[in-house]
Formats: sequence, structure tokens, C-alpha cells
Amino acid sequence: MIAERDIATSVAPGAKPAPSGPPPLTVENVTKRFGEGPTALTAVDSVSFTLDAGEFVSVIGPSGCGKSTLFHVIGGLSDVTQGIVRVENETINGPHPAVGIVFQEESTFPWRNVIDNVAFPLELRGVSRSERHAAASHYIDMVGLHGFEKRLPSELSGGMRQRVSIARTLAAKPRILLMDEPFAALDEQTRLLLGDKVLQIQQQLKQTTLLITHSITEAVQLSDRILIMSYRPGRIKRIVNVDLPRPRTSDVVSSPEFGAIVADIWADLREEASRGLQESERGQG
Ligand SMILES: Nc1ncnc2c1ncn2[C@@H]1O[C@H](COP(=O)(O)OP(=O)(O)OP(=O)(O)O)[C@@H](O)[C@H]1O
Repeated sequence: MIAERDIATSVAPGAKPAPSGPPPLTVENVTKRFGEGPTALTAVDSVSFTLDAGEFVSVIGPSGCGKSTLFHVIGGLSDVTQGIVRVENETINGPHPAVGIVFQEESTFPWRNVIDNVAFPLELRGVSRSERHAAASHYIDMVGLHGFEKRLPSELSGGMRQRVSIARTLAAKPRILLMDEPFAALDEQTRLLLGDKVLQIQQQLKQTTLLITHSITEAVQLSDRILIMSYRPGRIKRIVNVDLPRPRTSDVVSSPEFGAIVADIWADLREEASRGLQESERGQG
């Protein structure tokens, strides 16, 4: 069940075009259980939402609330127990070619240089070397790695390697970009600056994106909407519309409006995270 209590509803008139056609992503009453019988664990419970074209939505929740489970289900990497995930009008039953995935873990190929990493999905499609290198260069520029085309991943920082992963996923021109805590391993300053990059890309491509994160600042900095999940079973507790003007940069974090949204989300998350902590202290986590 979705409990929707939007905190900021005043979307500027004409800010977003009215959606036409089916939403790029529909998650309908999705439940995911692990195991059977009395020891079965419901990780995700009756989750429903849609993603509109060009929208940036984040899913946020305390550790163990089922964010990664939801990510795996939407990415077609894991089956649902109940419910349906639709990409446009198509029910998925495995990875869908329209969904581009960026993982939390490093996923660059260490033996390929930057341009060949980014060009990889085009190579799989049989695109000629010159064409795929031209396309890859475009996305390398977009993520701010111009000049690093010939470097190996081992010659880059962690943040740069994640940018290579993002460029590689974008090079496949996904209709939906799905990211699971892509900046989790990075320090706070790098996260904020990479957030700027993601905002620029969003601005440029109007890329429909679903981000899984446990960082409130990241979610508020980047998103149009934030889905707050409850601690076990993972349900959508509340949906927050982030009515901060776009284009945005990381400067937005110092505005009072930003602070108010963060504080509001934290009030919910603190409750859920405390519940998680208490359960793990009782040995149920
Ligand atoms: N393959 C699995 N088998 C059994 N239980 C699982 C499996 N994967 C996840 N779980 C359980 O499902 C619950 C949700 O896990 P999940 O990893 O989706 O949470 P999360 O919100 O992504 O957590 P974190 O932020 O710590 O990564 C947890 O209790 C976890 O132990």
C-alpha cells in the first residue's frame, strides 16, 4: 500500500511536459520473499510506483529495508514473488535491454582502457570501431573524462572509474537508467561533485533515472521525487516531491529549502533506522 503525503506539491506550471504513452517503468504490487515457511523473510512488500519519462526518482531507506532487492527485481536480475514490473508496456522476466544498470561495485574491465570500456556495449552490437569510438568519446566528455581515453582503470581514482561505468551504461542509450548506490564507496566531497555531473547529464539527456541510495543529501540534490522505504518489510512509507528549481548544482545543499526537505526526510528515516537497529540488537537483523 502506498501512503502518499507529499511535502511540496507546487510544481511550476509547464515545468514538465505531460507524459504521453505508457510510463517508462511501472512497478505494480511487487513483493519479494526469501525462503519458505516460518523462516521466510519478506524483503519487499507490495511496492507500487511509476517512473515518468525524464524523471529522476530516488529510493531511500535504512540498511536492510530492501533497496537492493528492489533494484535486483527491477533490473530483472531476480524474480518477483508477486507483482509485476513493466518497462513501457512489456512485463519483464529478466534483464530488459531498455534498462541500463550501474552497480555499486566497481564494474570497469581492468584490461580495457577508458574508451574501450565505454565502447563495449556498442562493440557487442557490432558497431564499427570508428563509430563506437566516436560515440564513446561523446559520453566520456559528458562525464568529464576528456583526455583520459587511453588510461586503464587502475590509473584512475574510484570516482573516475564510476564515471567510466556511467558513461558505458549511457553509451547503450538505455531508456531507463538504474543505479544502485553508485557513489557509496566515495568520500563526501567526491559524491557531491559527482552529483553535479549526474545533474548535468540529466539536464542534457533528460534521462529517466531510478537511483537507490541511503544518502539523504544525494537523494534531495538529484531527485524530482523520493520514495522513502520503511524498515522490514520494505514498503513505500512516503513519497516526497522535491520542488527545488532546476538546473541544480551542488550549491543547492546550502539553501534553507534543501535543509528543510532533508530534515523532513530524516524524521521518517530516523524512525525506520532506529527500528532496524533495535531489531539487529535483539538479534533479528
Ligand atoms: N538472497 C537473499 N537471501 C535471503 N535474504 C536476503 C537475500 N538478499 C537480501 N536478503 C535480506 O532481505 C533484506 C533486505 O536486504 P537488501 O539488501 O535488499 O536491503 P538494503 O536496503 O539494500 O540494505 P543495505 O542498505 O544495507 O544494502 C535483508 O534482511 C537481507 O538480509
